[in-house]
Amino acid sequence: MEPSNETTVSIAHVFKGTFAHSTQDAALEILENRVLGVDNNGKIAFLESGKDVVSLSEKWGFKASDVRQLEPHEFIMPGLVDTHIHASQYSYSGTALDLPLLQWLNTYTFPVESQYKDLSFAGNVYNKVVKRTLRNGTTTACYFATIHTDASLLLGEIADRLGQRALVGKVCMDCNNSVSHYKETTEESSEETRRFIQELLNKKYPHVRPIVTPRFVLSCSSALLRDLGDIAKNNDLHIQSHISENKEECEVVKQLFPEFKSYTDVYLKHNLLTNKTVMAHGCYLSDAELQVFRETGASIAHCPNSNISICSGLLNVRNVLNHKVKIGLGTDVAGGYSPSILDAIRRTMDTSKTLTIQNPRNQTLTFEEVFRLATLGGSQALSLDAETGNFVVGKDFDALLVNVFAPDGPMDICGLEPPKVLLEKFLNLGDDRNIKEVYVAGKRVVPFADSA
Ligand SMILES: O=c1[nH]c(=O)c2nc[nH]c2[nH]1
Ligand SMILES: [Zn+2]
Repeated sequence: MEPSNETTVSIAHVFKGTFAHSTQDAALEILENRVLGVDNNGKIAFLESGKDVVSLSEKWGFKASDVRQLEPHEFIMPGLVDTHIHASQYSYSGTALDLPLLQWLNTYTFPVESQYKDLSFAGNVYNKVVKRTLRNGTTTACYFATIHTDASLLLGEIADRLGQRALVGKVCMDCNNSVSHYKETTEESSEETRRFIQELLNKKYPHVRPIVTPRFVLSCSSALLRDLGDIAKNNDLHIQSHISENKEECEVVKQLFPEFKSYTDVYLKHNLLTNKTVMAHGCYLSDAELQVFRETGASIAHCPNSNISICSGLLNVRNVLNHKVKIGLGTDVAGGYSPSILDAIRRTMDTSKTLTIQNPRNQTLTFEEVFRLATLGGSQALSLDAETGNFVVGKDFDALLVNVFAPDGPMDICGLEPPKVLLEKFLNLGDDRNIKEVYVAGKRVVPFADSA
């Protein structure tokens, strides 16, 4: 399309039809007969009434034939945000779910992760996990890699090449009593973290950034936690880790760090809780600890599949929301067996309903609230909501074009359904067959390019 005379920005895509997204005020806003324009920088240029398409085309310089008209059973929604996924554990996803956390790490996780020293092994799995998550609508992923710097850089390169927005963490751990070859010295871990950050930033990938990643308190010495807190602070970086996932883990943390008020206090005192921190799980956080999350702006990645699959616990999301703590959804592959955030949506509903069964005073989450957690909530949890998460003019266009009745898909047409019903059906019954196209920053990334 030609740039208009009135503006230096040109329009790359125009969609007309139904849009569903969340705002701070509304868990679900359905916008029917709207027209949305995406500019050549991948940003949302306008979102207006469909009646205004002629005046918009004059203003922005696109032709009527450039407008993509959606079908009645299609809609566009924001891309899904996975706030916590171990790219390196994808190879054994769907298996190894018979042990609780600490034994699971020692038996399955550490031996597999230690293999990522081999770059060809790493490249093969990392290509697959980025493609699989993109196909399932994950436009933003917050990844744990392994302790290996070069393999972690490779994950960043692959996410960039395939067009996924990503935070990538080289895992840090200087304590490991069970698989002793899978750890670093304190100095190595800090030095390699500095190298990882520098080299990833030097690549100048537009949508892939480093995230400082102490594995969890039990894998890191106090000296390493302090170094990592300093590195994050000095470079204004994101931070991710795990917290209060399993009762045995919480007990061991208490024994090892008796001088700290709580698990949260250990991270707080090592400068690891900031408004760019995301902590996975948090099943056993007290109200006082949630208050610390609120005060620091740190967020929680709710990983319900993993919480149930390795019998860790049930996070009360309603209580987290009542404390006004930022929260998004995570697959936590491979403690969670599914790479799809649609699955995380369903497990979030199941967990919420289980808590209501246990205590009817627990107010069940609505599907609209969980839709928000999976989109805008995730972007807020990762402090990326200035760029992505919903359809606000000026944000990047990260979106899914959903066809609820895709041929050979999992749902059947039984009548003309309103858009809210179509969305609910997709969230509960849909899969990648319904995700016809995926966009990240205005670029179509699914279906994959032939070269992918
Ligand atoms: O679910 C989890 N997966 C992990 O890899 C991990 N490491 C520490 N704590 C963890 N929890
Ligand atoms: Zn995890």
